[in-house]
Amino acid sequence: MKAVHFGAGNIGRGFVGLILHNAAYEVVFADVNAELIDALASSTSYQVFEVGMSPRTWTVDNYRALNSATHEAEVVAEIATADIVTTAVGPNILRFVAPVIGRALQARSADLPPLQVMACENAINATDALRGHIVASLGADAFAEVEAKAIFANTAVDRIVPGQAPDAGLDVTVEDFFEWAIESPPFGGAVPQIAEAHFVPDLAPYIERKLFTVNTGHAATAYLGYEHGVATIAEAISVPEIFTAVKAVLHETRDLLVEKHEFNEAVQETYLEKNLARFANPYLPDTVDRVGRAPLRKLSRTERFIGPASQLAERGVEPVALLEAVRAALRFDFAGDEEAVELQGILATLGAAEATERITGLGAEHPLFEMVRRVVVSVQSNA
Ligand SMILES: NC(=O)c1ccc[n+]([C@@H]2O[C@H](COP(=O)([O-])OP(=O)(O)OC[C@H]3O[C@@H](n4cnc5c(N)ncnc54)[C@H](O)[C@@H]3O)[C@@H](O)[C@H]2O)c1
Ligand SMILES: O=P(O)(O)OC[C@@H](O)[C@@H](O)[C@H](O)[C@H](O)CO
Repeated sequence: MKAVHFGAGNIGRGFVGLILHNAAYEVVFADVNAELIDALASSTSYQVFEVGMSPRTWTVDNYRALNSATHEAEVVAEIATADIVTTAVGPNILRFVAPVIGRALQARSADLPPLQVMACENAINATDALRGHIVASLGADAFAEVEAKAIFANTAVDRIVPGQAPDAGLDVTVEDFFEWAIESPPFGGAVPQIAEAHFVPDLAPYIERKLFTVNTGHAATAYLGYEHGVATIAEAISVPEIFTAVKAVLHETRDLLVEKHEFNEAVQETYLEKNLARFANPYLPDTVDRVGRAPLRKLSRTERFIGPASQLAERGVEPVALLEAVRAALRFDFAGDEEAVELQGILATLGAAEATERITGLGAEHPLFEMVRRVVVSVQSNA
């Protein structure tokens, strides 16, 4: 069995690549980072170090690596004969890998079983977004001709993989927890044999629970920690005021998730407590800069802050703790992050209402809009 995986970065090597390897797939990594691809192509194995209360080490082998910027035709040929294609490149990069998958579908024999396409990104229905980009790149008519050659399944991936030490080489340090939920209906009863993934009939509750608990809490910790002047997530969550603020955020998202998806409240409480403990993992060298990366994406309409806050506001609830986290996010002025620089430019040059609309995608008529606009005003006036 063969899988082509776009994005040989942290989650690519430390999660998707590992799990597919453990499921007996040969993994062909495709990435635009020439140094990384050269290192993978000239190696025969790398190690994944799980750190935490139950540390373990895995060896990943049986892989190849291709530079998708310089060897696109080869990547197309690999996908055309693969069983699975996965991505972990970032939601904003899906549009660039989509044309390659589209061309591979055109090249694929109709006699082969359909290619199983799964985007493993932190975003709601990332595979649907990838599919949309493939349709756009091929055109609707050409896509209709190849549609039967692919199965598109949304997934929710969860494992904290921090940035790696400069001397780590290809090895990856990861936390000792992971979860990969994949929607089952697109496979029509013939789900891929990936023992460490679990297949669910409806992914919506899983992806919202993951994004609005793990990622909302993680990002809130990062932005509050950045404001506090600490470097790592573990340090940030150990500050009592930050812990209290993040827990308050997670209680707001808990209330939404319990009401919307009918999760058991006690089970959700246990889940959020577990995540607070994951953030505190002292063995995981994760930074507030990495977790806070791309603040404009994180503050966008359906993402980890505005997504749950808007749904709470629509239910008549003022999401006080989430708004406090949004305020901290707006203060993320890390010069090493392009989106943080752009965010600060927006705040410096636009009026509060226009900035609120640009940053969050909320319309002025939305019940959350005025609450966020007031936060923007306070940040702009440095209050
Ligand atoms: N790191 C985590 O803890 C974690 C956990 C769950 C999900 N995710 C998600 O996984 C995705 C990747 O995150 P990451 O932390 O591994 O980031 P990363 O920066 O470590 O890896 C991304 C990789 O994508 C490659 N890339 C960029 N453009 C590309 C292109 N056009 N074609 C092929 N490859 C390209 C980069 O060179 C890089 O190697 C994101 O959507 C992230 O939200 C990350
Ligand atoms: O990858 P992002 O930028 O969407 O979010 C940063 C982290 O919160 C994220 O990578 C987590 O570590 C991961 O989602 C845990 O499963």
